[in-house]
Amino acid sequence: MTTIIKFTKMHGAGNDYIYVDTTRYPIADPEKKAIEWSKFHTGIGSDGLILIGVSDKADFSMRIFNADGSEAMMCGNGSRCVGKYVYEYGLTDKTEITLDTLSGIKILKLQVEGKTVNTVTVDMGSPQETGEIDWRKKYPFQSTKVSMGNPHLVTFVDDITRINLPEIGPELENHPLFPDRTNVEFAQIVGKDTIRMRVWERGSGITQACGTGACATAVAAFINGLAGRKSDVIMDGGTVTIEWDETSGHILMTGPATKVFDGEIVEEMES
Ligand SMILES: N[C@H](CCC[C@H](N)C(=O)O)C(=O)O
Repeated sequence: MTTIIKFTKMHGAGNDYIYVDTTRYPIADPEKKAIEWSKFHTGIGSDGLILIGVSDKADFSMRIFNADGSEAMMCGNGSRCVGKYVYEYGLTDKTEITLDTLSGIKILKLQVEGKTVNTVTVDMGSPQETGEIDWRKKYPFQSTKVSMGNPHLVTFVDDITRINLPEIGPELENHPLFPDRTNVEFAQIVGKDTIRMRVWERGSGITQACGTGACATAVAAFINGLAGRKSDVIMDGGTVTIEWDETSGHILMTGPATKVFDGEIVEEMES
């Protein structure tokens, strides 16, 4: 017996996920499916799997699974795409949406042109747990830990092109200092309130962009006196604007959300 699961491939600044509306297509084993469907040669190919669902505390819920099947507390780029999805697929006509995530309720403001959502602003809440790490002789730099609900390690360097991310990314992701592992960002100040950032994501490796990582990078830049409260973070796949609101203490992230294609998976059901 087979069952069909419809999905939509979307990306936020090139950070691409498979999106499934679980109110219509429930997914029993998301960890396993995230691994299987994220594979580029034998699956759909993506940075992971995002499940859109209902919530008794918000308009919708979002669960995010990395390509290695690990579930994360939050996904910035994914939350913008969820906002786009629920509006464009007619699940809501609201342009201000609340989203229930493992790191709390996020508020999404959709910028709509006609019937299309091109950019979204997400209130990401307040950053937590910041702190400096001096690697001493181990590495020639120091880093800043920032949590956006999920863990980030941000390191500023003079020349980001000299960073061997495939080598140092997994080393830092899995460092014993981080019992839950960490996302790893390297950043370079390239202009006033303009930051170039590359990311090795926990559970997915190098991605084109990381929304929570861009927030963490902007927070670390402000804490270290390298940028103001509002900065543009330029990543491999695109740019997001981050503002650390002085009154609320919340981080506002504004960036693109793009649909790539709709597809369907035919699953053999265990009889
Ligand atoms: N790899 C992250 C989850 C995805 C976050 C990222 N894609 C974003 O846009 O925030 C983690 O394990 O915490």
